[in-house]
Amino acid sequence: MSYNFPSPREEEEKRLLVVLEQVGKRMRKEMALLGERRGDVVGIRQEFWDDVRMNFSDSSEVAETWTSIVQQAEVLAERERSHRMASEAVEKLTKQFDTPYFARIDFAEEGGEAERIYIGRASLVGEDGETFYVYDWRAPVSSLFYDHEPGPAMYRVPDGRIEGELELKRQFVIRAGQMKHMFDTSETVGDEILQAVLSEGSDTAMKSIVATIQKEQNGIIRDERHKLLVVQGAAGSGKTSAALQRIAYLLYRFRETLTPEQIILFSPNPVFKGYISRVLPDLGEANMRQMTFRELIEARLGRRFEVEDLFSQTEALDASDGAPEGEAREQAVKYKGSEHFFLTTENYLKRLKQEGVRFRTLRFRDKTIAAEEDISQQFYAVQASDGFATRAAYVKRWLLERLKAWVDSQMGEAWLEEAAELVDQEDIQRAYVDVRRSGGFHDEVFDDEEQMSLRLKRKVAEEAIAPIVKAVRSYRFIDAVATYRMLFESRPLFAYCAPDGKLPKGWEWMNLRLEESLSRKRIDHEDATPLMYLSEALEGFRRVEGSIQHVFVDEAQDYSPFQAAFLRRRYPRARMTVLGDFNQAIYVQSQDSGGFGGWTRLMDAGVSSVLRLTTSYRSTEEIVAYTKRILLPEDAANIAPFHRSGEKPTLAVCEDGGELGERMAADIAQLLGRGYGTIGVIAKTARDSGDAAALLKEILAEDIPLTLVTGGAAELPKGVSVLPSYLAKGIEFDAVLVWDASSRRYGQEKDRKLLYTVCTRALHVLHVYSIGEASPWLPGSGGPR
Ligand SMILES: Nc1ncnc2c1ncn2[C@@H]1O[C@H](COP(=O)(O)OP(=O)(O)OP(=O)(O)O)[C@@H](O)[C@H]1O
Repeated sequence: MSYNFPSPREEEEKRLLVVLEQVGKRMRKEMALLGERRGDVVGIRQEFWDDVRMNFSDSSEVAETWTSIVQQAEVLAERERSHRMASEAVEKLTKQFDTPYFARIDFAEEGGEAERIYIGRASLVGEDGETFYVYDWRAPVSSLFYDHEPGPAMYRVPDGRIEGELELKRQFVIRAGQMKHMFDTSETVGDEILQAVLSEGSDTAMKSIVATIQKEQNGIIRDERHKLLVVQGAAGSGKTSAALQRIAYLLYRFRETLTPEQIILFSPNPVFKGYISRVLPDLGEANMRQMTFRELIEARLGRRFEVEDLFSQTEALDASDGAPEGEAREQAVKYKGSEHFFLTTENYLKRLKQEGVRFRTLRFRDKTIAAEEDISQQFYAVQASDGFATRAAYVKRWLLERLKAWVDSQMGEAWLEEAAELVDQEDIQRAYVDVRRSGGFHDEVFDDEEQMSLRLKRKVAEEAIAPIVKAVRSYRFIDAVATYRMLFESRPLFAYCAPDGKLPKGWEWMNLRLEESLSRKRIDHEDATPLMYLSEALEGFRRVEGSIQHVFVDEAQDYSPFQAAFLRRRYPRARMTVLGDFNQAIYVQSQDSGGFGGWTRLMDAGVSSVLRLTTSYRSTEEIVAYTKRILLPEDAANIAPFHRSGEKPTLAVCEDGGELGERMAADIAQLLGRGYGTIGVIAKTARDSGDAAALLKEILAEDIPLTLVTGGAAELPKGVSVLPSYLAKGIEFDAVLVWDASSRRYGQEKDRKLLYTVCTRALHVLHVYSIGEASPWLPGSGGPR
């Protein structure tokens, strides 16, 4: 007699059914709950007013009516909350029904039996509360899957490590509850699945990588030891992916104490912000806070000034390239982003503790309420050791008192009499109610003319100075701009503050430029961060959210050392994860920063760590080989492709713009025909991309979707996107078509990294075009290497 033992595949399929049944059971339960809650919510909403006792006949009835409304509203809110929770649970279970898990490991703890552990996006526990059908990918034990090949293995738990033997590693592709593939792997995370994932077309939004996280990436995701984690990773090596998975991990690991609002991620631009916004919700977590450095600057300085942004600065530098003015500006941009200038500003702040902070005189209709000198005197009357925060708060209180006293002092003034007469009926009514409430009238008779008039006048005066009160409340009496200006007005002062006692080259030019810009109510981008720093420091960083626990900075190579130091000061208690690639340092402000020095120099070596990611997962081997040749050999040394093959990049040298447009349009039509969903036409500047879009629209058939992506866009469209180089940062396309990579546009050494950044956005296809001679940095251009 012979037995037919089930094959491993049959066994797994059987087990899958068991798990799906569990998911189904849970689903039925949650659905019932959801239906009930939905019914409740609709019912309560419909009957809301029926159940509320409406009676306005006297004040006690009004109070009761009020109580009954509040009670009903509370019941409704409670039901809505549980409705929302049930609907979230159903959503999660729907995802689990589609792909309940993606891996299995068999792990035997030392001296014990092997246990089968299935790993998925979320855990699934049986009704008994003890059977773990699926473990969350973030559970400590799941880390075995990402970190080890079969053999001796260990994983960390909060209070130590567990060692044992990893006996099996199996991967599954399950879609719509069906087992599509299954195979055992010996590598840390099997190549086959990764190959398959990477060969897929890209989307307009980033995807999560839970099933194929690589060992190095896992190290970043789960690091808990370092206060500062710096990741230097090649283009497409998964820095952003790792950062987002790390956020999901931290939210899971510290779920009792950490909320998404306590995590902030600095993104390079609004397009990128939209691009990554789906990853966390897909993992069942709410999004962290996201902002661009630009938003920070705008919030602080945008009200009073027109602040140049980084992109405009880049385009201005590009336009004045080669001219003496352009050189001087470039020098200023580099200097004002440097560590030398940061230290100078810090020393200046120390000095400002003794003297020199400038204030804005508070005036109303040409009358002084508080003069700059008086404010200054108050400010410096508080002990220096109390710091700026205490001083600023003290002056704020003092000014608010002063404003109150000023209102009192105006009661007999003619302007107020006149203004009070112009007040409309409604306000008079309100003043009447006010006076009544506060018991101002005698015998409840509307006869106290004087009281009323005083009330009205007070109200008018208070309204008149309301903007000043608001400004005082938000510390706008401190004139950070004038204080900053002083630093460039006095040579001895600057030299005194500079760490080496020296003025930077071009200091006079900087002085004149600053004067000129401020007189036009403009702030150059290079002045924005120092100004913001000074401004926040003088307020004692008091309005900065102290609750932030984790700060993530993506595309960190683009931050000047000054900006890096500023962010550290701004979030002194937060842990930082800083990710970047110095081969993509495309902005003048950070080109001389020497890698990540701006981030690490401020830190104690014991609490910071620099990790490297070298394998590029985004692009095919051919594209990685090509783009590596754009860089200097020493910079390209640490970049390795993942073995995924595709077609060779091409270079088309065209006679003129017309020919370029025609050739590119033909290629676009062909690529769309081949099924590529996202195609990026990347030009150097906004103007170039505007021209490119206009020309391509003329040539391309009308039904081909083409979108010009501009600075304000937050969504990347499907189809063909035309965009300037700096907006392509961090994102990717199935095919990239580089608009005019000629020696005219990318001829200088500083353009090398920009060209590299642009070309590394491609997953499968890269076509480069130039009008006339191609950029010397391109392989095959015949130019210097
Ligand atoms: N472990 C992985 N499994 C599957 N896909 C991955 C993995 N790591 C990275 N990728 C894919 O590689 C591409 C590049 O990843 P990501 O954008 O995170 O890289 P990056 O280092 O931030 O790139 P860049 O510096 O060029 O912006 C993405 O499509 C991402 O999904």
